[in-house]
Amino acid sequence: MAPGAKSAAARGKPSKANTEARSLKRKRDQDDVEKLRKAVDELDIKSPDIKSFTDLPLCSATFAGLRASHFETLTDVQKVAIPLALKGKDILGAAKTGSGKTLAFLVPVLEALYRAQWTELDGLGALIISPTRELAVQIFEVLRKIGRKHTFSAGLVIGGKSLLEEAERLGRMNILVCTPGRMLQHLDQTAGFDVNNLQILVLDEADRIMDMGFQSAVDALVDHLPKDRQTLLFSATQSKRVSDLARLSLKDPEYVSVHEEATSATPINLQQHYIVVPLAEKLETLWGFLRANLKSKIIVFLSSGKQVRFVYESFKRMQPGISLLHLHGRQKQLARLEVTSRFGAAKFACLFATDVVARGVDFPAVDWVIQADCPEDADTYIHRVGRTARYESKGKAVLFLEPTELAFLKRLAHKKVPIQKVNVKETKKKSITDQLQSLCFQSPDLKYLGQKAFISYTRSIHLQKDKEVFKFKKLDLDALAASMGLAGAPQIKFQKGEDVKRLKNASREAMSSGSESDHEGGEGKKSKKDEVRTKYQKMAERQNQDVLSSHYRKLLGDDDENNNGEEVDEQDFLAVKRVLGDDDLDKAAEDGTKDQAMPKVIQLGKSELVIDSNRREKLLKSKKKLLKFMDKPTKLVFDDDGNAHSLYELQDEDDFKQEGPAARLREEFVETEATKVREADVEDKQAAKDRRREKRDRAKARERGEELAQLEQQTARLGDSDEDEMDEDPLALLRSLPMPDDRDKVDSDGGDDEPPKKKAKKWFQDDSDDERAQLAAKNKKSGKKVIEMDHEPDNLQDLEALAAGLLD
Ligand SMILES: Nc1ncnc2c1ncn2[C@@H]1O[C@H](COP(=O)(O)OP(=O)(O)OP(=O)(O)O)[C@@H](O)[C@H]1O
Repeated sequence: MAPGAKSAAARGKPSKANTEARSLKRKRDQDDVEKLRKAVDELDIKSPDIKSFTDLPLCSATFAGLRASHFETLTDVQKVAIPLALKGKDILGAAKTGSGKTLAFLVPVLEALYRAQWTELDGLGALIISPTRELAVQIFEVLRKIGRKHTFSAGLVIGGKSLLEEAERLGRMNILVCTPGRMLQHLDQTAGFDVNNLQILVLDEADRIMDMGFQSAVDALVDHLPKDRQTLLFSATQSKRVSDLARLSLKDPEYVSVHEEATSATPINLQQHYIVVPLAEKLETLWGFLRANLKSKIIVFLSSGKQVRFVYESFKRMQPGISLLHLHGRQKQLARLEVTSRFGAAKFACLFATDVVARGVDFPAVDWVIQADCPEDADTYIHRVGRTARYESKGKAVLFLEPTELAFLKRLAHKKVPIQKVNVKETKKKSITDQLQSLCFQSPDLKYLGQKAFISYTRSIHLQKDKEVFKFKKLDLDALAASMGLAGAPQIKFQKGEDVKRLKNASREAMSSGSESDHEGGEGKKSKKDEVRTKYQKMAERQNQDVLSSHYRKLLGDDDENNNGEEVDEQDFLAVKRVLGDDDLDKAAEDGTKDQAMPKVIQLGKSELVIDSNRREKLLKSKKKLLKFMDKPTKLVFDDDGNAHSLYELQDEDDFKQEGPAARLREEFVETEATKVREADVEDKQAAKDRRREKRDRAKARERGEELAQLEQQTARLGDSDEDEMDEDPLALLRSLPMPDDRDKVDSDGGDDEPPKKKAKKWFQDDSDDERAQLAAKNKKSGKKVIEMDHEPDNLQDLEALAAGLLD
């Protein structure tokens, strides 16, 4: 299925035979559709014989798509929901995570349009709404797979591109998968976008979409849609609020709740555990867990984007031995997609994420879901753990609970979530506080990120609605700050009456009222005037402060007004003058409007590299990557006249032959080279011998106490060469030299003008140590003061001599 696939008919003038063939096909299609309609009417929705897709009255194109995607047997929810939906019923469907709800609505969508003989000219026939972009992309992919034999056009409307670009294609689409905010933007602003023909509306993760964050967007969206349509709502945790159903104008909806009678609300293949971890030990416990599970695929849920960034950045620097990824709602769309697909394809990896991937996202083969921060409610818990143990696979989940959060277990029990306590092995515990402290000390970027993470975490706890679970006042904030490597707990101020959901959803609300783009899992943006900001936040916002490097600003990208990822949507929407971004550069390169955005050209050796995109811009930061674009280096040698020659200059064949037979030349060459090696060997041995002798002499000289005299001579020589110093005090330098007793003092004082010389690292215990100790003892006895010369090997020659000595 491809956008605009139907337009092929417009090509050329059809011949008579073609016209006949076509009308014959149309007739056959019509007959098929009639038969299909009849079969659907006659379908017994309660029949126990409905077990696989072939037991359902579906058109051949849908069958072919399902078969090609290896879908044969129906899951429980599909068995019940598809027959009802085929009959045109409105559905309110709830089934466990990973139970196949996506096909339960996509198959009816394709069938409804097929039976209505939908064409491009009929416009939009089905609208599928998802709360997040990741989920929308995934639904679209499944639709493309199973709809490949259909001729409908389908599109994805999730923002991240210019509104205009999307708008151009909208009019041609039969099926759209979208996020609510972006769709509403189009309905409000895209001229000629007609939805009056809509046959079927689907809300995946309906309870989330009906949640307050999207409330006004969905209400406004539904206002645009025709009342006479079929509506399907699906989620793993379904609300049956009458008010919600009324808002969507559902007509006598069928409740499909296949797992209602089940003893657990979560998949049976899922093992669920919790551990009780004091806040201050959370990071080290998480670290210990990762270190113990390097050969696993893990998702770690944290409560905010800032937490995600801090944990990701700090763990990355500590190199746990497993590849780390991070995902949150404030990342640029492209980065989000890349992370999603990289984690999807990875065998072993750890993804730190906010709830942006808590719902619906189908990463294959996830072994563990770790909830390092307690979720806001039991439904969120169920969706998060549902990222593992999908369909028929197994999975494990661990919830970290602070001792004050144990009441959350009651919430889980109420929702029929079976969970058991486990303890962390003492041997696996390892403090990382020192490492984090030193990382934060070395890198102000990380420290500020930590402060922001601290503030956003504590704030989220303070704002949680469920006060029985989240007890802000009982948290040991100083210990938390210390465990994050921070010198002290940053100051936090709260506004009365703030609530976490409202904050999280602020962006969506703002968007639906016309000022923001749709996010999930990030923290909502509030107007600067209303927001109480801490001194750290104010510091971070200051534009001209030096302490924040560009890297840090990137780390804190969510606050950047010019971060033209998600904000591009906002700028489109508000019609604010756009900041030139990556997209503009790419576009300018494409359509030749170079005066608007001139790409940079970098000279690399003989070749030129055009910097026309963000990706290429990044290249400039990596010497290694740039090497790829440079000419291959060639090694040159210079002859006595200073002329350069390539290392292996090929001789003309005739010249070569004139010099004699190749075998003789080879022998001569080998003989001369062997002689050179032998001579060099003798020289090397002699040099090593000399050095050993010198060393022995020095040791003897030292023994005789001649060192001081030697040094005086040296000093006198030094004085000769520097008359100015001579004038002042001929023995100044000598006096200033550290005596053995002073040495420690000088070192510990840190020296005067010059930085103290590092004591040479001691790699081994050798005989000279004993000799030196004996000498020191002797000297102490005789009361002599001796300046000790340090002769630890510090250059190649010394090392060679030493090695030769050891071999002897
Ligand atoms: N009939 C089927 N046969 C085989 N595999 C299936 C079938 N239906 C769905 N699946 C697979 O099961 C997995 C979960 O399906 P899906 O994503 O639709 O679950 P879901 O119920 O929507 O989960 P969630 O509540 O988390 O959104 C997917 O990988 C999908 O390919």
